[in-house]
Amino acid sequence: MKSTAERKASLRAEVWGRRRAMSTADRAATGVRIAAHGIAWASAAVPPGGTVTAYRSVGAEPPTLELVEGLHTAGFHVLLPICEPGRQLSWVEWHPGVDYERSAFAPVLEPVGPRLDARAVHEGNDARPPLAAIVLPATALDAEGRRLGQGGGYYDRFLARLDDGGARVSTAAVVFDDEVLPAGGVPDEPLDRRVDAALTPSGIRPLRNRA
Ligand SMILES: Nc1nc2c(c(=O)[nH]1)N(C=O)[C@@H](CNc1ccc(C(=O)N[C@@H](CCC(=O)O)C(=O)O)cc1)CN2
Ligand SMILES: Nc1ncnc2c1ncn2[C@@H]1O[C@H](COP(=O)(O)OP(=O)(O)OP(=O)(O)O)[C@@H](O)[C@H]1O
Repeated sequence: MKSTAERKASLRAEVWGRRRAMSTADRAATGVRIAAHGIAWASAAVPPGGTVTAYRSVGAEPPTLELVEGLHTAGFHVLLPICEPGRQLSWVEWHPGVDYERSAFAPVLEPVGPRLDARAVHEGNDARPPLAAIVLPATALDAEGRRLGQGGGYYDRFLARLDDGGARVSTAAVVFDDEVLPAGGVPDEPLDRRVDAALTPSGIRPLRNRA
């Protein structure tokens, strides 16, 4: 019997193999569609001018740069993640022309600017409303909202801190269509947080995450 960690590792390897086999042109073509569906989803989940987190895709991930730009153009405050020690995330507000630096902890690019912790993001301030929605990365999802990430547990920790603060924010994880698996297809553990929806090139798919 394989352990949960082993099952997660083999599912990650399988999905990443498929992602790397996709042509650059085919992958890039999905960016506009992911952006259109993600903006429609955020417009329903977030009040006008509200705050949403997203992330900047790298490599073979489903492309999210058009989504980040589009959310900003639609008038939302868009926050991108920074990996901090202890596998915590902090957040920097994105704006056009922002500088990026290679993360100290992961092979991703992070925007340069003042950093906000989970509490600041949850509470908001005069200039920036409290966080209302989260667009997050995933490697695979299942029909009940189980999410397989990159294995750092960064988002599980962040979502747990928001819950502890009493926040209720909508979550949509970005994957390619064939990465949404039948219920039980993603192995999970007690600390794993479920997500509300899959954001794929073909649309938003609500997931049953209150099982
Ligand atoms: N674009 C993006 N930004 C993100 C995340 C993410 O998944 N994607 N994260 C989500 O938590 C955090 C960073 N965590 C990460 C942890 C490990 C790896 C990593 O080792 N990636 C491998 C590829 C995956 C593989 O082959 O298994 C690599 O590029 O070598 C990437 C991100 C925050 N920012
Ligand atoms: N709230 C938490 N507090 C402490 N440890 C946690 C928490 N959530 C997850 N972890 C730990 O983090 C590690 C990685 O978790 P997991 O494999 O589920 O990451 P992931 O969701 O795939 O990654 P990511 O969120 O970075 O994309 C595991 O050892 C897990 O027990």
